[in-house]
Amino acid sequence: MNEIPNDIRTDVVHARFKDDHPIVVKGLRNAFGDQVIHDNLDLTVNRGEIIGVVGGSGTGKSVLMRSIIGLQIPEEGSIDVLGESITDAHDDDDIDIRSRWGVLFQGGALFSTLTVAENVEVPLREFYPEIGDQLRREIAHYKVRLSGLPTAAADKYPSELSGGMKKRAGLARALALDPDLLFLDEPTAGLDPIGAAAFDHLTKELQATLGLTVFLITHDLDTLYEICDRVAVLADKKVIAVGTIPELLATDHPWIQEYFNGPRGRAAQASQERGEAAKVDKSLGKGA
Ligand SMILES: Nc1ncnc2c1ncn2[C@@H]1O[C@H](COP(=O)(O)OP(=O)(O)OP(=O)(O)O)[C@@H](O)[C@H]1O
Repeated sequence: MNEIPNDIRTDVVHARFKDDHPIVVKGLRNAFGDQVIHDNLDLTVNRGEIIGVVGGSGTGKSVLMRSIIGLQIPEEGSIDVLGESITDAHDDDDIDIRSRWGVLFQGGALFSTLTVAENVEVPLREFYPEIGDQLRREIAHYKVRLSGLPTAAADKYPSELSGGMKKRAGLARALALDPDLLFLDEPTAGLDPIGAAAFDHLTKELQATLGLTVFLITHDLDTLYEICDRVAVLADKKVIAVGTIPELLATDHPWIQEYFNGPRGRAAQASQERGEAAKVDKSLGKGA
């Protein structure tokens, strides 16, 4: 399993956002022409949580994430991130908290002509041009290792990496600036089940170790069960429910019921229960 190496484990060294809600979205409306994606959408994210964002294809999960990070200007509503208004900003250069979040886009969005380490250096160059070449390289290599990649991967180009390694490289870049907030857009899509579970484990460990708040878009039920503290469900152009999975299961919305109680939902739940039982057995000294 890809543990964070002990020698680079770190305590949270810089002051974290003190408020309890690093993301607050109110009355959000997004539309493309006649197609309304969000209408009067509200969402409040708690500090330090991993919040899973689910919904059918095309319900606007990525558009919501893009709105929160200032890449999509909404028609209506307000978005506050880490206490600053995103919706009052005139363009994304105006958002001086951009250095306090990291984003892993679908597919990684790595620069193909740069090595992994050079990709990680991009945000460092942009936000901290005063950092010298040697230190910048060292920070990039540290982030590569923090993301569970072998040191040798730092000098490889994206085309030389497997899908799982590309995700980790994208994660390394997202962590480049020691963010408070991490946005992950379908991080386990396209990974085999073992790779997906390893990525989940890494996400959870980084969240706990670095004190991150994680906004995680996913279709992966195992991810929801394994690592998400709460889940926000997008449907009908809104967040129709947000809560723990047991709380969501207690609602009677048909989409939620079908999603979590369908065959895949039940399999993910059974798998999580087996995992919990194994942990209890282990702590009691039972089993192999
Ligand atoms: N720049 C754009 N211009 C026009 N339409 C867009 C644009 N970006 C997104 N859309 C539309 O908005 C809708 C929501 O897209 P979005 O990518 O947020 O969905 P999603 O919930 O993330 O879907 P999936 O789970 O399939 O990734 C889709 O119908 C998409 O075609």
